[in-house]
Amino acid sequence: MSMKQPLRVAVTGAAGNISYAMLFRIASGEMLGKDQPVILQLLEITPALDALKGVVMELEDCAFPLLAGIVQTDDANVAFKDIDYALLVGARPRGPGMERKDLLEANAAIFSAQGKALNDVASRDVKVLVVGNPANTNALIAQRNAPDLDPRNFTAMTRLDHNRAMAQLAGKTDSTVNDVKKMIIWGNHSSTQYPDLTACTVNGKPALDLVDRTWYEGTYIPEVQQRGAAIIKARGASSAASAANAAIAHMRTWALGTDENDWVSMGVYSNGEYGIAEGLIYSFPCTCTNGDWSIVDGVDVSSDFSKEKMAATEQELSEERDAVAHLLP
Ligand SMILES: NC(=O)c1ccc[n+]([C@@H]2O[C@H](COP(=O)([O-])OP(=O)(O)OC[C@H]3O[C@@H](n4cnc5c(N)ncnc54)[C@H](O)[C@@H]3O)[C@@H](O)[C@H]2O)c1
Ligand SMILES: O=C(O)C[C@H](O)C(=O)O
Repeated sequence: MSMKQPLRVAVTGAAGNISYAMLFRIASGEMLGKDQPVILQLLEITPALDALKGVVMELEDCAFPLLAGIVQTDDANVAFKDIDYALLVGARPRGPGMERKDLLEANAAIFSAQGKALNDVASRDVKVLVVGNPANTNALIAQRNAPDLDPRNFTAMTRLDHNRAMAQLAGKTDSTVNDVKKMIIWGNHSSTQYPDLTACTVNGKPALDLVDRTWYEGTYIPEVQQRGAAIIKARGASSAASAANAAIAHMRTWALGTDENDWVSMGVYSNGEYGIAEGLIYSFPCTCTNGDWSIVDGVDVSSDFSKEKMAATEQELSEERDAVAHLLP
């Protein structure tokens, strides 16, 4: 038996699709390690508590050795009490023909209430990942409603975009994702995101020497930007298993560190790095050590192409921020 103290992991929207693909993997140790017990603190809206009960019954029936307890509630102050990790998934998904920012009106209020609850009852070191869309701006709302917590504790998920970008590049170059290093997603988890291959290598060779510029600009970037919409069109529902996988990977990397000579993309609080407006939650290349992230310094963003793409996604994030100004104390 492990001697480690259990860590408390809150998951919101715990009866939803992403959570169904995520909770069992967290409970089996895939997120925080095979020697780390966890207590799951699950939040749902009142009408979904019955469905949540079913999920909890299934979690019990797995008899996971690392699952040290389960809380199920419709009260954020109960769900977030003393938590070390928060995966904020609970929010409406978009349907066909919508942009993620069209969800702002429906979802923004959720994150101001949850930011306040995190501020009041979570561990002061809580690591928060916002998955619910529009993820960057929802993370901003939660962060601004939690004035007693370090803004660095709040992150938004662009790891799914990062993984998509790696897989598409590996396919094009007849390699595997293991050969692809130093991918970057800049900016918003939206169709303005900038999947940037400038620093990226495949088997140690510069990615941009291996692919045609026309394919990069005209096919690759738009396909990565539109992958979420393509999945909604094909599946009739937004990505769930791949989103759950990315959320687990984001938290695992944050907690346990990045691989040597590589980095990941994370939506994090900007302190003005790369000229991005301070206070936005913007996706940057990040390394993680000892449970802390830092933005990679010195990536070449000097081309007009990069400058234009990074500014466009920053502009969209500023507009989203301004649209929810009433929720930003
Ligand atoms: N960042 C990303 O890469 C990414 C990827 C995929 C999906 N998403 C987003 O994740 C969100 C969830 O997707 P899903 O497919 O699981 O949706 P879903 O509708 O299957 O599940 C959402 C769940 O959240 C619950 N919920 C709603 N309001 C809540 C609240 N205030 N507190 C707690 N729970 C609440 C609902 O009852 C529901 O069970 C959507 O906003 C979707 O767009 C983000
Ligand atoms: O595209 C969506 O709305 C869901 C999610 O954000 C995704 O990228 O798959």
